[in-house]
Amino acid sequence: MFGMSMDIGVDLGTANVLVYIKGKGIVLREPSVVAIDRDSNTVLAVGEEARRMLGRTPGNIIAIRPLREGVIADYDTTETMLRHFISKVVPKNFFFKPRIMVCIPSGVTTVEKRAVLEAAVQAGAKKTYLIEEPLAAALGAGLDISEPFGSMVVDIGGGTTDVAVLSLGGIVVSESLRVGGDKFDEALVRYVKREYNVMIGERTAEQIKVTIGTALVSGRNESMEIRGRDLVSGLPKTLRITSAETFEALNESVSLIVQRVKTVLEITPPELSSDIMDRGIVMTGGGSMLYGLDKLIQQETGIPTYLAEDPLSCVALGTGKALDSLGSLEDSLTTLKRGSIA
Ligand SMILES: Nc1ncnc2c1ncn2[C@@H]1O[C@H](COP(=O)(O)OP(=O)(O)OP(=O)(O)O)[C@@H](O)[C@H]1O
Repeated sequence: MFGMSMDIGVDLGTANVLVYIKGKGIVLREPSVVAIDRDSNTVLAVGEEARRMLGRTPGNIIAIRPLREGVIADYDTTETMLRHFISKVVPKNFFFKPRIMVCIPSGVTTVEKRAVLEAAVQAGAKKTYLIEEPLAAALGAGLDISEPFGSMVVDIGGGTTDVAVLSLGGIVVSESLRVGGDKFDEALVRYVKREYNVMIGERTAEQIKVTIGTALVSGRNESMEIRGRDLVSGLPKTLRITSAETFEALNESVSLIVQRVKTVLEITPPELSSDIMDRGIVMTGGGSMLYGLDKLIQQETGIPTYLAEDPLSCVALGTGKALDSLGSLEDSLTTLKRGSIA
């Protein structure tokens, strides 16, 4: 058994947590939700089980998403969640402690970074590393970022969108905005409320987005039946919503993302933007799967735009690749070993 080691990559996302183990691939994929009993202050459920409780809890139970908005809104709960997931995949009394590479939403402060690193150490890591989201996303999408050649990645998660230009294993330009899949859902909730006086839940909004939602004014012509609560009568109500309506609802948030991509292109050094013209823009993250978003970005920038092969898994796969190439990436990572932060 000597020489045995374990390398683990964690995508600590605002919507989903994914865990990757070298040699095994992605071994865990669960929503970033924790259910807490407010009376006793104990954790009742984590992940999928907790997600089923979102919006359906009695007064004493709360189901929260600790990383919502791309910041660590609730540090203790984030730590609990991270520990829970890591302990699920690392065998008890594992003699050789794993090295853990964690990807955190961009915009996280130094204090929060330290908290995540410490939580990973407490969960049993020998050494922990933090990698920035665009870097992990690019690696996971299979981009060769080690060469002196520019690539652009647009990573749209639940809470944040990162637009970055990478070259020589590092981030040259990057911008992040607090718009992602969650904002799309919220926009749909607001739309239905405004147009129909009906209140729908977040999960219904997400279903609308995934099933019939569109970022393009034309091209998708579907509709679906949804249920909510009529704000006038207070009773449940069923109504039908169309793709065209989702376009109207989503347009504002979608435009913010397109605008940010343009801004980053404007501040990208010319040699690198010419590389991007050749290679195209790669999109990762679940939010990038919104129908037509790739096409819209292509239309608005004039640059070929592609969805990565498995947008939801890119960041997790990237953390694994980063562990394989620690040597060449060390400068771009934050590490923690025995309580030091670099
Ligand atoms: N087919 C789809 N169409 C549109 N949106 C989708 C689709 N599938 C998933 N999503 C959205 O993707 C988002 C989650 O993406 P992902 O798991 O990449 O985020 P995350 O990495 O947890 O978040 P962040 O990067 O902000 O930390 C959710 O808002 C979800 O609704």
